[in-house]
Amino acid sequence: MRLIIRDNGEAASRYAANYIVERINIFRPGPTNPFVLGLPTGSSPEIVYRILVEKHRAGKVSFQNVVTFNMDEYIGLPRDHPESYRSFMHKHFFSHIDINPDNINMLDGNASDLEAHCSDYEAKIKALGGINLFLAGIGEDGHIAFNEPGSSLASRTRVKTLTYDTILANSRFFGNDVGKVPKMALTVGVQTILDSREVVALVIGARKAIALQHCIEQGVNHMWTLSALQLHSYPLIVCDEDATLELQVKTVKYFKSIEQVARSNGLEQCLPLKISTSHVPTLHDTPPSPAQTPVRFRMRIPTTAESFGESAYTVESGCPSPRLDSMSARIKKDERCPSPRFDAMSSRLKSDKADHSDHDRAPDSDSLWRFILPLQLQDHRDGHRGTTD
Ligand SMILES: N[C@@H]1[C@@H](O)[C@H](O)[C@@H](COP(=O)(O)O)O[C@@H]1O
Repeated sequence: MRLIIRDNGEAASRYAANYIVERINIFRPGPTNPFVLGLPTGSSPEIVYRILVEKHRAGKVSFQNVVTFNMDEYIGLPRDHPESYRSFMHKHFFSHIDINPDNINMLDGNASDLEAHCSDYEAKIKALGGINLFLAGIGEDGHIAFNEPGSSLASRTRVKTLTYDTILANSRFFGNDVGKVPKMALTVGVQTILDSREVVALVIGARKAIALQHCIEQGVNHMWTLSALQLHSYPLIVCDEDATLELQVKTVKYFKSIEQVARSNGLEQCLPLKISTSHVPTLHDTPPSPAQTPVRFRMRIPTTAESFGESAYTVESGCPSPRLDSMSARIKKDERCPSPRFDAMSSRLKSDKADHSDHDRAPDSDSLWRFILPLQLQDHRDGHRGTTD
């Protein structure tokens, strides 16, 4: 799992947008070899779309040979309803870029046969060789696309009933009227997303903090479907500081340090190998020579001295791991702390009873402790290494 943390939503969105642009450009898509991009809706990706449009206008990226598949759509909402995901995508993205309209794929919540429509959607993704990169959005309850809590982690594109939490959260787009929010939706499945070669999930804002915590610090769980990303080979979560509020400080520090260490060693991003949708590499292929490999993919292995500082550790046969002597070898014999000796309770009680013989009563717990503790301390002072009973 890679977690990229930025100060605010704008910076996190910029990272995600740059990442997508870079992936498309490195792929060098063509008419017979399109880049297949999965896309979300919601308020979180709005800034990503704005930045992608800016980059397109600046000539930094073209979507001519990009095929898109959207994650989800409400059932029963008219296509041209301002809150349909189709309207959202045209308003924020498609109408501002050079994408071929035939390359836009969106689920149709008004299809006459919803189930057949979902199977066709899956078949079309497969026919194109799969999705190269799925940009994903999540809900406050940790759903990815519309895979609500309890969704099968092996699910595929299908009809889904929305939870009350999601209906309530999305009512802000429907004049805060829960009654106007559709109760059902079509969504790609968790497995559809996991089948993509890369997943980039955008998690923005404090209201997503609990979901992020479940995804990063807890186990894979169908009640937090985002957590299924733990099973993916190249999951990347890009979030803002607010979304990290429920994470442990050490978790945040660790993920930040991964990025810093990589950058200080010239590894800005550790990207998976380029995979072409028209040709899946086989063992019989001639491996590319280092000169043919794009510079960004070349990994310089940091030297031991750079990583750890030569004086701190002994290095053997080029292994950067520190050599650790056994604990017993490092502690001198006379510094070793003897284990405390515990006498049998029966023998202590006997002598305690003797001490209290003139009182003719059982010792209370206070006097027992007063008796036992000095005995142990005395053992230490004498350097006596007794055994336990
Ligand atoms: N089905 C969509 C999700 O695909 C989206 O990720 C989520 C987040 O929306 P927002 O970014 O507005 O919080 O909203 C809906 O529930």
